[in-house]
Amino acid sequence: MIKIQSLQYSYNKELNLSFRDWTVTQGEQWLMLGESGSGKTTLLHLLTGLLKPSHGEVYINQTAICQLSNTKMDHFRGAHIGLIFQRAHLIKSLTVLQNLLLAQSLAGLPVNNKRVEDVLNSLNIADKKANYPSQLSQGQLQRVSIARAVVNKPSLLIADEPTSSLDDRNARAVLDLLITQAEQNNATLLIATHDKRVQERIERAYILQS
Ligand SMILES: Nc1ncnc2c1ncn2[C@@H]1O[C@H](COP(=O)(O)OP(=O)(O)OP(=O)(O)O)[C@@H](O)[C@H]1O
Repeated sequence: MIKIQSLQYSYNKELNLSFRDWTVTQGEQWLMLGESGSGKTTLLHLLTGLLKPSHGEVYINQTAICQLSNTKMDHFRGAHIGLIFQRAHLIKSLTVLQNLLLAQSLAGLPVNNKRVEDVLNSLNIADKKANYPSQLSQGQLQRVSIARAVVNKPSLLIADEPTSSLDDRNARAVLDLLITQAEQNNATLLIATHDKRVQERIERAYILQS
């Protein structure tokens, strides 16, 4: 489902980051761990096609993503990968419902109102669908960003520090949702984090060396 092979990225002549080969099977849950500066963000950007490697290849669902044009990569990402960040990146001028419908059309998928309603219900946030992001709490925003990430039933969910700005109760709730949503959608889950609370819940870890 994910395979990285001989992967390297150079920001400049002095700095060449190499990533150990890694294979992830569909449905597995992994942490990505490493000290500050070890290359976690760089690797996440390589896995999501936001950066092209200087050497090596990334395969997602057997597709060599580094070979895709930018437009094809945008569609591929929208259809196969759900992204969740520390803070929700929603479009402020659109309601919760409109943000989710947009995620479907940006991925080139037909608009499916029922799927959007189902996801909002499963995340217990359906009563906020007509609200704008500015009208939601931090925990609610994080749930909407999970909803947006899973709405297209991606086979891969990637979360970058999803809990670090949350208190214990909200961190546990967000983690529960990520794990349940990944299981319900049979998605692979990959979480990059420093957060010890997450490390207690997920066994497999890809550790970057600095
Ligand atoms: N745009 C850039 N130009 C030059 N060097 C960069 C750039 N972005 C990152 N780097 C360097 O690449 C290395 C890896 O950075 P990266 O952001 O991937 O690490 P990280 O593990 O995500 O760190 P953190 O946990 O602090 O976010 C670091 O040495 C960093 O200084």
